[in-house]
Amino acid sequence: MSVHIGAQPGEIADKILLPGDPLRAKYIAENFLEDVHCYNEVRGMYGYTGTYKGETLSVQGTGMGVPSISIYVNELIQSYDVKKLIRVGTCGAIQEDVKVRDVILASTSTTDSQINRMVFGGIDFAPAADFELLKNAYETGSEKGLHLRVGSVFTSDSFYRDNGLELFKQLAQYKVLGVEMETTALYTLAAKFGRQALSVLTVSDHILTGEETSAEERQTTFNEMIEVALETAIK
Ligand SMILES: O=P(O)(O)O[C@H]1O[C@H](CO)[C@@H](O)[C@H]1O
Ligand SMILES: O=c1cc[nH]c(=O)[nH]1
Repeated sequence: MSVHIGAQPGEIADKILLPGDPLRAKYIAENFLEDVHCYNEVRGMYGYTGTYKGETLSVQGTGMGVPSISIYVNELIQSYDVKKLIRVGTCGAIQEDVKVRDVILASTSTTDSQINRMVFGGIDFAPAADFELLKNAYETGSEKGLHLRVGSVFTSDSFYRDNGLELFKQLAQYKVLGVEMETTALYTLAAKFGRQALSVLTVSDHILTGEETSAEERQTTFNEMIEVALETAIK
């Protein structure tokens, strides 16, 4: 057991999907994995291990934001030796040609989190996706006929932000595709510990147009993203 994960050693696979929403973890386990068991209920942050196409694989909720995902990724790596970590998250679109329900592969992330500046003494570390995972996810999605977007995302410390539109428009001008809250932490910790990481994100809402999906859809659908992540994990 680690501080926040109640699994025994060996109960978590070396490849894992990481949704922010623990109920999305439950949905993935119940609808995509076989021979599943729940290894974690601590804080309601469900974690499951099962098989996908015969390969053992886990799925673990991470909660929202850099501090929360950092706790889970640190413990998954340091206490359970997880090697391949794929976030399956949602994001808000800030480009006009990025549509609700599009799937984004985050090649890198920009952030307003201070977490790396504290570590690197004020230097801006540039977190990056693992290239092999990114390439495999792109190929898998393309084979499925998906129009995947690849590019940078903004990992924000705030979901609610005063005068956010101005910032989002500026980030859009600099080619940032969407806004979410965890990728910087995932990529930075993967780099620190020599692990592979990728964020696969479904656009749940459009910040410029106001179009959005329901909470239920965010919890229990987005199957294209889940399939791309599962196939990438076992490739
Ligand atoms: O749907 P998840 O994976 O939680 O991701 C996004 O949704 C949450 C905000 O609603 C943040 O965690 C953000 O990154
Ligand atoms: O962090 C997030 C996630 C989805 N949509 C947003 O606008 N922000």
